[in-house]
Amino acid sequence: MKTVTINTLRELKEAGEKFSVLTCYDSTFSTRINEAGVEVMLVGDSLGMVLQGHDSTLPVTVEDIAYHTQAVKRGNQHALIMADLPFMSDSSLATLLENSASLMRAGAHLVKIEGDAWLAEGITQLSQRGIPVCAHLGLTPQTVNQLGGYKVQGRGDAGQALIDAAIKLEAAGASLLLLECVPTHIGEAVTRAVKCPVIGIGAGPKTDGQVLVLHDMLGITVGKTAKFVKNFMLEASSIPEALAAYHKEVKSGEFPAEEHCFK
Ligand SMILES: Nc1nc(=O)c2c([nH]1)NC[C@@H]1CN(c3ccc(C(=O)N[C@@H](CCC(=O)O)C(=O)O)cc3)CN21
Ligand SMILES: CC(C)C(=O)C(=O)O
Ligand SMILES: [Mg+2]
Repeated sequence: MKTVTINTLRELKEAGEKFSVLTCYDSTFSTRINEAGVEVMLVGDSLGMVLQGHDSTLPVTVEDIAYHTQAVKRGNQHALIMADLPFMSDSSLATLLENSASLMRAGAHLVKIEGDAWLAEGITQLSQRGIPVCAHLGLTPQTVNQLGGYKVQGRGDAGQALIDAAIKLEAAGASLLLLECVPTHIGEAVTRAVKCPVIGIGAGPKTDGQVLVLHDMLGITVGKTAKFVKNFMLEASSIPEALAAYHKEVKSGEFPAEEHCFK
């Protein structure tokens, strides 16, 4: 298989083809996720919840993400590795640049940052220095204390604001966008409004790519999972089979189905 780059994802979008993304935190899963054909691995700050047992992603540090990115890099063959910038790792522009550099040194090919239109300056600075950026919009778990819970975003007037922010961040230099927990029609509108690939989680079937947290799609997450989750182990007889089924269902458009989406 050819090495996946951001250009690969752009070409897939232009060709109207879907791509799959999974979170990954270690070397063994990195290799197995590669074998399943998944294009992108996200070293997500969700590791604070599924690996460390915290009740939010806020305690995660840049060092935590760098450690897991190094492990994922060792198991990687051809996938694109994206690393999350954790809570407050962008407390100043200089801090953002230094922390992003640490994640790139650890083996990431690009960084993901949560926010809104105000991210524009940081995204421009990073992309000018050769660090591609994915802007994470919609439900941004690092702001859960302000949002009052993990709730659907972008309903009503907030929908147009999301579309405007997406256009602004692409113009600022964002290479990818990630939309979390928004109504299907907003997922579709944002995906059409920008040239860069859009990854969705609970953003409907029209985004260019789909992402899930590994533990969620393997059905082992402790506690209640979100509506957008599908347990791929229910019809698989091994973990590699479940990973392959996820990739296949994203590519074919079978996942996400209506039951995984918000109106
Ligand atoms: N295991 C895991 N999976 C994730 O997808 C995930 C994490 N952890 N940790 C960080 C964030 C938190 N996320 C979440 C968590 C819960 C919902 C959730 O239950 N949402 C409600 C929406 C209710 C509404 O407003 O209608 C749902 O029913 O899906 C969504 C995203 C996504 N991320
Ligand atoms: C849920 C995904 C998009 C994420 O940011 C993470 O795993 O941290
Ligand atoms: Mg995250």
